[in-house]
Amino acid sequence: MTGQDRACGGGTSGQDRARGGGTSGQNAGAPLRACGLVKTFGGRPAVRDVSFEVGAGETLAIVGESGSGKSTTARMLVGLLRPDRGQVLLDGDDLARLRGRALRARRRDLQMVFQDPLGSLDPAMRVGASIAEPLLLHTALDAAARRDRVADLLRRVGLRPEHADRLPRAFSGGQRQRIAIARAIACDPRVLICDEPVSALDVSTQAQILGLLAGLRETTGFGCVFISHDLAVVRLVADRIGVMRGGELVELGPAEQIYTDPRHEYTRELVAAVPSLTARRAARTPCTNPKEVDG
Ligand SMILES: Nc1ncnc2c1ncn2[C@@H]1O[C@H](COP(=O)(O)OP(=O)(O)OP(=O)(O)O)[C@@H](O)[C@H]1O
Repeated sequence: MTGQDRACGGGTSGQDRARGGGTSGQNAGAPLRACGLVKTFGGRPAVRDVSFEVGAGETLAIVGESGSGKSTTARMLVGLLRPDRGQVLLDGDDLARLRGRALRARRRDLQMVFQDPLGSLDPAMRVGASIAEPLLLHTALDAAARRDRVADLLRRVGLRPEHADRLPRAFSGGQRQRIAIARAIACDPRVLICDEPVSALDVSTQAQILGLLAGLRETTGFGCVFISHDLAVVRLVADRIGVMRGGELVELGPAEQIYTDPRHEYTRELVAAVPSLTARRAARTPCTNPKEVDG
């Protein structure tokens, strides 16, 4: 599937329509737009002409099997990888064209949560200092104000202010992910990119972290790109779902439609592979609230 969606300057190919109306104007003023992103590694395409937008307070989930290009897309969104072609627009600003202070200011608005919080937290740094780092970089808060803000962030992610003095190794995997989330939201980003944020956690901890992200999104209004290989996980958080295969976004639509009426053959295969979803479809019980937890 090729082309741009209309968020990227005029709807040049009808990709929206081909995907079943996935970006049908519901996100007017969307803070984040990915426009025709392309990335090739050693001559092998990893991401082929991927376009989507994410509205304020909206969660767009991107699902697909291993190697389908999800993480490469995420890394282009936050500037860890430069696209071969295409643009990432944040409130209309093309991030590739910004430099220096202007770029740093926009980067503050686009934060990432990774699968492995140990990889994103410095093991030798107390968690309070880790959470305060972006505040030091991007705000003029003095030391006392930063301490207050860190205490508030720890509370907001379900931890206690006194946890600021501990090292990451003193925490469980779920708690470490809470710390990584606190750091990511420290400067009130416009958009949070979450790359498999619960894949390394057990099922009950997964549900807690998903609930935390949903609650934070509601109170702060950030848009969220939630990347996962697991349609059952995505069900708990997604407003819309994009399905990637072989570097292409083969389908993009409202979560309810993806689960109850998938249009692309590959999406149908993915949905069929999740037993609880298949049972719901067989029972002809439409999923009226895709964020509702099954069972
Ligand atoms: N730095 C890199 N150098 C070379 N090839 C890469 C690099 N990063 C990704 N790839 C390749 O690009 C393709 C897409 O990888 P990507 O990690 O984006 O997929 P994914 O859907 O996130 O899969 P997974 O869930 O396994 O991470 C794969 O074929 C992968 O091997």
